[in-house]
Amino acid sequence: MKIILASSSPRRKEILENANVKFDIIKSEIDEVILDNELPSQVVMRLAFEKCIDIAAKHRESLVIGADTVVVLDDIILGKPKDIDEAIAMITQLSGKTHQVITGISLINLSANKKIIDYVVSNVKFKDLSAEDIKDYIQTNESLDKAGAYGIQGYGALLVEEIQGDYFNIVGLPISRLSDLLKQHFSINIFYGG
Ligand SMILES: Cc1cn([C@H]2C[C@H](O)[C@@H](COP(=O)(O)OP(=O)(O)OP(=O)(O)O)O2)c(=O)[nH]c1=O
Repeated sequence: MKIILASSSPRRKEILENANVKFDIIKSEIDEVILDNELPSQVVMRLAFEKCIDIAAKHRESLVIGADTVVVLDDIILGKPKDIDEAIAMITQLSGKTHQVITGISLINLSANKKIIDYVVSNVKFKDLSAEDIKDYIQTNESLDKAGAYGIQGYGALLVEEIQGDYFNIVGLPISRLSDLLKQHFSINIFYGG
């Protein structure tokens, strides 16, 4: 079965490639709107599903994979910062504390009428960061396209004291859970190249 990753994220592409899965990329152009009173886990599942169904509706025979990642501090979602000032504010808020990184994943094959949604949570504790540490990090320019204004796969790793859970979930695709879902619902075994 043809597999499509409905994502513009280079990180998601790389994680799936490293698992030796053969797939195409078709980006979904949905608006990522966050509704009032929605739990973070509901937000990521809904957005992953919306990205996925957007592409699946046009590729009914394919298995489409969608994902969405947010950073959550004290039950508040930190999305992607809109500018440098917001990025500084986010890293300052995260300093010295533990936050959650939640990724929703959706797998859809419409021809078989299968629609799966799930989410994975990882905990990340940041070091106590000085104003200089934060300035140094912001200067790397890796904040702006990332939820929570950092990327653990880059210089963001230097801000982290400890993680609990799947590292790849923090980067944007929980490959271990995805592998379980592919096996359980689609009889695809990543160990045998899908
Ligand atoms: C916390 C964290 C987030 N991120 C990234 C992963 C996601 O790409 C991004 C969250 O935004 P998303 O909206 O989940 O994804 P995206 O807009 O990059 O791609 P698409 O919607 O097309 O699938 O933040 C990291 O790269 N590293 C990290 O450590």
